[in-house]
Amino acid sequence: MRHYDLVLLGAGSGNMVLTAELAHLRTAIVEPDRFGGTCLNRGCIPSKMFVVTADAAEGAREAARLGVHAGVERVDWKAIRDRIFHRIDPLHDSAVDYRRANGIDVFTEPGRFIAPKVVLAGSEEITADTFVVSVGSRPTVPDIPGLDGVPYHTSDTVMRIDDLPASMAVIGGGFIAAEFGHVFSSFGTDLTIVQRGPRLLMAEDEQVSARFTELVSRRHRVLLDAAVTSVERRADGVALTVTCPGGDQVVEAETLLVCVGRRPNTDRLDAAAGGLALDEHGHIVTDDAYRTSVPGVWALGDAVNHFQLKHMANAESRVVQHNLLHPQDVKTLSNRVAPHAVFTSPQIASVGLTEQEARRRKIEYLVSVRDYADAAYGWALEDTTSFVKVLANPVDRTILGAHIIGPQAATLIQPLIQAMSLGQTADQVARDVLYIHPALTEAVEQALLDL
Ligand SMILES: Cc1cc2nc3c(=O)[nH]c(=O)nc-3n(C[C@H](O)[C@H](O)[C@H](O)COP(=O)(O)OP(=O)(O)OC[C@H]3O[C@@H](n4cnc5c(N)ncnc54)[C@H](O)[C@@H]3O)c2cc1C
Ligand SMILES: NC(=O)c1ccc[n+]([C@@H]2O[C@H](COP(=O)([O-])OP(=O)(O)OC[C@H]3O[C@@H](n4cnc5c(N)ncnc54)[C@H](O)[C@@H]3O)[C@@H](O)[C@H]2O)c1
Repeated sequence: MRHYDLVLLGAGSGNMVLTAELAHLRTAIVEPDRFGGTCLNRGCIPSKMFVVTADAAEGAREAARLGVHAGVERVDWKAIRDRIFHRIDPLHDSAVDYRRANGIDVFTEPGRFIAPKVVLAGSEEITADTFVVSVGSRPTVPDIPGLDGVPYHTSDTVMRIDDLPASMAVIGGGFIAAEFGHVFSSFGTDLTIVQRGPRLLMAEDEQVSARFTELVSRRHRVLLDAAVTSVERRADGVALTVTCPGGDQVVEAETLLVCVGRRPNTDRLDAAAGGLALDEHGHIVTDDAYRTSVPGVWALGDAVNHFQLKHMANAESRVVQHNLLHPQDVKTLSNRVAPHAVFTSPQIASVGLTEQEARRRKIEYLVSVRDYADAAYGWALEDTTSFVKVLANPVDRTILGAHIIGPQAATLIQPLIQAMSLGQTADQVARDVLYIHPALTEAVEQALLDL
């Protein structure tokens, strides 16, 4: 049995804990798959490389609106796929080589706790004074009759398929349905989205979610309040039987994408055998400093939290790194403002309280909504559907939440995230800084001035 000072379980965000300050420790990394984890290999990075490509196709198709008569002659799926993964795939080998060259043992089989602070890495038992558990999450597969008998994709596989499908059915109506729906439909795939709830992107502010659902429904088939009751194989793909408010429908498609959420990988790690307390969703329970129920075992990322976002996992890895170095001065995540963006069309970005959440929690609020069309750049875009929405505290006028749907939403929201993080009031952000004219940020300025 080998003993280490530090063992990292999972080399996604956990790998970032290991900076030069910890180089003196005898360390092992257990990673059965690819260094970089979900984000680099099958998540944020490749999906956004596809999204940017899809934006180009969509831009060409829509240019006629502005009087530029372009079009999409051909989408070379294989060339796009290979361009993306030829950049990503070599990074794994170089990351492993780098770690090994620096004296770190890399185990390439899955780790599994067999007792508190004892892990079976493949067939070898290892122990450590300190563990950092960051084993991430994986796609949930719903229990639908027939699904296990048909070929289907999840986000893990759909970006590497050989040919662009003529048609695709998507089960789910969240982040991945929105982003991959944009990618495949922009490339010319005929899309049907089957969503259990009454709108797409149900977790967004209801006004944003309603606008997005309306816009997507104009472009392709969207079945809402829909339950897939069975799936069967057809000669040229799959057929889904879907129960909708209007009655049963059959959806036929060449390819099926399943994206109904993700679950933490703590079952495969046998976190319970390691003595780690889990919540009802299988997430590892930690305190605010990311200490688990076992002294010396820390945990972060998708295995821990409900955000399932890379910037949150990154922030947590920085906190854990600090805490390993400074056990007498542990930090917590100082800033609990957790923004996100959905890189779809139109883009969506959000931070803080939604209007429905404010009502549910009986929180008093001021709200303002400004259309992009009210700002000069919105005119230039000939935009008719995008808006900025801001919620503020009526007493101290701090910003409670912000929600944007439209071009560049993920970038436009950043000053509002900053204001919330720094406790600035809507008036300070609106009046104490200059907004570049005629940038789209003027829509943000106008929404703030309206409060
Ligand atoms: C399609 C898609 C797009 C996304 N886009 C975005 C985005 O645009 N922005 C954003 O913020 N977030 C995005 N996310 C979410 C983001 O990828 C995750 O929040 C992030 O990767 C979580 O990091 P992590 O280190 O916790 O887990 P992971 O990155 O999943 O890393 C966990 C690692 O642990 C390893 N592991 C698993 N089991 C074991 C075991 N038993 N022993 C040892 N190692 C193990 C895994 O192989 C993996 O490498 C996206 C996710 C998906 C699926
Ligand atoms: N831009 C980003 O930050 C980004 C992009 C992609 C993924 N992610 C992360 O990955 C996670 C997983 O994404 P996701 O889209 O799989 O999950 P999600 O939680 O975003 O959405 C799942 C959707 O599926 C629906 N659903 C659940 N069961 C269903 C069923 N049986 N039939 C039909 N619909 C059903 C739900 O109503 C929900 O709308 C996200 O929560 C997010 O944290 C982030």
